[in-house]
Amino acid sequence: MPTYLTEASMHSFSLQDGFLAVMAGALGCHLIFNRYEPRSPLSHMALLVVAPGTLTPLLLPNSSSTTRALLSTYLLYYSTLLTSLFLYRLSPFHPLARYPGPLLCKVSKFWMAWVSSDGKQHQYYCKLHKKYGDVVRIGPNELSLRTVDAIQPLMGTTGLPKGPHWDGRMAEQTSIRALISVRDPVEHMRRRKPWNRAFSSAALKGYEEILSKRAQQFVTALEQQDLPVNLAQWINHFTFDFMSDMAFGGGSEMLRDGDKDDTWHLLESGLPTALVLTHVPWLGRYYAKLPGVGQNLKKFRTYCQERASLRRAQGSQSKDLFHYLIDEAGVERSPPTLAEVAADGVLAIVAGSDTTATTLSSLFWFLLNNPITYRRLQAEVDKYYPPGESALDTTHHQQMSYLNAVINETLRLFPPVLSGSQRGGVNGSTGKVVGPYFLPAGTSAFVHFYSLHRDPRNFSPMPDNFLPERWLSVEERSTLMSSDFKCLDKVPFVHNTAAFLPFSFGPANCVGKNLAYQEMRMVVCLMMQRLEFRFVDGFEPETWERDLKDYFVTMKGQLPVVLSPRL
Ligand code: HEM
Repeated sequence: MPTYLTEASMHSFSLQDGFLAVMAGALGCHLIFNRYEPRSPLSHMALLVVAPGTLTPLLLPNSSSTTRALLSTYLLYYSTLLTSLFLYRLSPFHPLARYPGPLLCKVSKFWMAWVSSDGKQHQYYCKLHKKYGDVVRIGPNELSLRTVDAIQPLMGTTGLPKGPHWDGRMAEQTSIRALISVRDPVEHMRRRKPWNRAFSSAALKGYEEILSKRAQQFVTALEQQDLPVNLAQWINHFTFDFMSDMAFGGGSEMLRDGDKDDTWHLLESGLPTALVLTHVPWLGRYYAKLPGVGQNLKKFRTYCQERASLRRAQGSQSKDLFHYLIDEAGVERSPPTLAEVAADGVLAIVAGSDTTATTLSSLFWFLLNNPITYRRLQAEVDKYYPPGESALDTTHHQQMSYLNAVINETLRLFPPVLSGSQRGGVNGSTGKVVGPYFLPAGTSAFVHFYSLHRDPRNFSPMPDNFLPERWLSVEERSTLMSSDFKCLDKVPFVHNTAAFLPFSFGPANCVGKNLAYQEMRMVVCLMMQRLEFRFVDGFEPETWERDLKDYFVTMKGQLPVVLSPRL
């Protein structure tokens, strides 16, 4: 019993006084959480376990037993705390009170954690924007935005740093984080420098040989398949092998041996939980401490660390991504450590393979659903790469307007990061004006890619439909449209490329954007030059979209196709 509560003073406490004191303690706890947002387990323990414990003696004189007093105190403390929390979040005094949104979103992030667990949060946010408008309060302290005006101020050079959702997603990465999750803007800039050099035009040119070899191996392997294949899985293996070559000079042979270690499954199995934790980052700290948690990812990281050490010891055979990330040329004033390079190598493999694979698979799904588009793209590929011409030659890529239109239209409808990347003020930051909105201190926000891309004010007509022609010049479009889409050639087109954000925006956007385009263009040309594709009989195309799941990156289902050689 605390010494300040003497026996005499305790006897003078009525039941009502005791209740009021416990409730005051709970309100004080709410104030502390609101003002300082304590995150450490120690402070949580102090405020949520020790504090009510020390208040228990106040109810003891009027309780039949110590257990009863304990129970009553904790019950009263937590119910007061939660009531106060919910009432405040719904009250006009909350800094985000003016922004509309569903009641459950305003009350707790646990609601979004629940909603997002089925992988359809992108559609939920889109529905909310249709109902509430361009700004929606999707958490007690979080907004989703669907307006081009918000992009620059939120994500540009003077925007906000990466948001707290990374603290939940990467909770078990306590020491060295991968670049994508570095929230301190100064540290992020330091870590980003070698990446920027790794994706300069000169560096990209140097990657063509590595890419060509894998693309060739991939398409040759497809040519040898007599039975129907799951094209999405083959594409996964191709992008994974390629990114492993880039990050660590090899080490993965999924195209040759299949995914014998079940790596894709291991990496994907953690995605749903990681997404739930992005919504309640403080929970991530506790989750990460559970025995066995994150074992798959840890194994993969350890393996990458070993590869990184080996690679450093051996030196580079060619100027691949690792060469730049480890700063072999010695140009960085504060070069990255081996641990940082290993963490970023894992990021390169995961961020670089999964996103590109999703886009390529969706692209073929769209082609097989749209015979006119398939025919047009085939004609363009045949024009630039007739039989005998090497489809690995990248010099025609820029002129291939239809190919680029098909890739962009796929990225518009199914951006691999469907819901965007959160930005949020670090503790103690002041508020910020973001387009037409003011974000008070402590607010997180993201521009919702999926909603922005399908907004008719940005892309119309038919914003939800696959229409690569919208990316062509007026002249090219009118020639094509008049032959196939009679009703559309007179319709005014809205095409706002400022609202096209599959690679995000600003100094923390996707650094691998140009490599992704290079890879997708090359492999699509090669695949279409050498093979013909059709869905397996009986495949229901709707299942592809149904099985696309937004777990920050996209999880996808099967794409069963029959292949036949063209040459
Ligand atoms: C279609 C393909 C791809 C898409 C749509 C895509 C999209 C994205 C998005 C949306 C982000 C988050 C940026 C932010 O937080 O604002 C990101 C980050 C990143 N991506 Fe990609 N990505 C693709 C391919 C690649 C490739 C091939 C690489 C090669 C290594 C790569 C490397 C990265 C890295 C390192 C980051 C972290 C950047 C940073 O935080 O500074 N991505 N990507």
